[in-house]
Amino acid sequence: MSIVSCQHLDKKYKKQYALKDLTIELEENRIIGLIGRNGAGKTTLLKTLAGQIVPTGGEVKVFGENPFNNLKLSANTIYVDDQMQFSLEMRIHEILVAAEMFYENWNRELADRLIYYFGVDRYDFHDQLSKGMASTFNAILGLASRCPLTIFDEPTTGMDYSVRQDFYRALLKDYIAHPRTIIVSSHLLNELESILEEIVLIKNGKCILHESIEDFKEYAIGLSGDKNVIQSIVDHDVIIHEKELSESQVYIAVDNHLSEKDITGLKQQGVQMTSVEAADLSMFLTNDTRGGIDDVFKSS
Ligand SMILES: Nc1ncnc2c1ncn2[C@@H]1O[C@H](COP(=O)(O)OP(=O)(O)OP(=O)(O)O)[C@@H](O)[C@H]1O
Repeated sequence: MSIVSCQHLDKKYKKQYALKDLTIELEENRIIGLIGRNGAGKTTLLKTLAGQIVPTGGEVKVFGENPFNNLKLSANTIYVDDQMQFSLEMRIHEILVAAEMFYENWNRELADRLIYYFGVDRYDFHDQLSKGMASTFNAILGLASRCPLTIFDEPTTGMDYSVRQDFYRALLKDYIAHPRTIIVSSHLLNELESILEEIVLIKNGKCILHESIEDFKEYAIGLSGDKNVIQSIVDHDVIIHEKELSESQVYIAVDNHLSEKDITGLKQQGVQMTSVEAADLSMFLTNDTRGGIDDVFKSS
């Protein structure tokens, strides 16, 4: 069943589109990675799904309803980011009590165990927590709420490496025991990749790709070898990324639709073929240029 449906969604701020004609359907009980560069529109999309932003055009449905100012949905949706704000008078243990009253599927035991494991002081005020500890606490709220739609927008900001690893592991373990739809946004895929079932790439406010993580890993192929050989065989349109290795040698990533004839031709002429790491591929596809930073240093 589709629990998120966006049709031709636009969000415009003055002259700038944060979302532009974005269409996407998300099925229930998946872990989905939303990947895009700075300013791609991730937060705008996620806040729209959480009912915090009204789109300028198009249609958004969450559990079949318009999410904006929708009380029923807000008890079943949690949006976690590093800007979460709580009353300045509330200590951590009081926030946990309030969360338990609000979220239907709240699990107190999970919250308590995670609070203990990560060493969050229950008597601290939220705004006194360090940046990493605040992110950890917010992530705990997201996990313990067990909302049917759980949204983590860059949840690991400020967390150190080991906390990030623990958080992703906790997320996966709890998801396996209690499946729900979890969307996690990030600039980078590498740390997230192992827990994802689907990936959505967003660029300039548009969804440019939505695939299962397995298909995504097969999406492209890397070719390294003689520039002239590769250029004579590979159609320019299928090139996703291009990097000069030396004056005559080049590495390119192409989408995986080369014909058998082309593959044979490339191999015969000494071109090396390698798989493309999912994290690299997501970066290539969301970059504005095919060469990345190297393009800046190319002589014109
Ligand atoms: N309240 C706002 N007023 C004006 N422009 C905005 C507003 N919110 C977002 N934008 C613009 O919309 C675009 C998308 O922003 P958004 O925060 O959704 O991107 P993002 O992918 O989450 O970026 P980041 O990874 O840097 O957090 C950006 O160009 C941003 O400047």
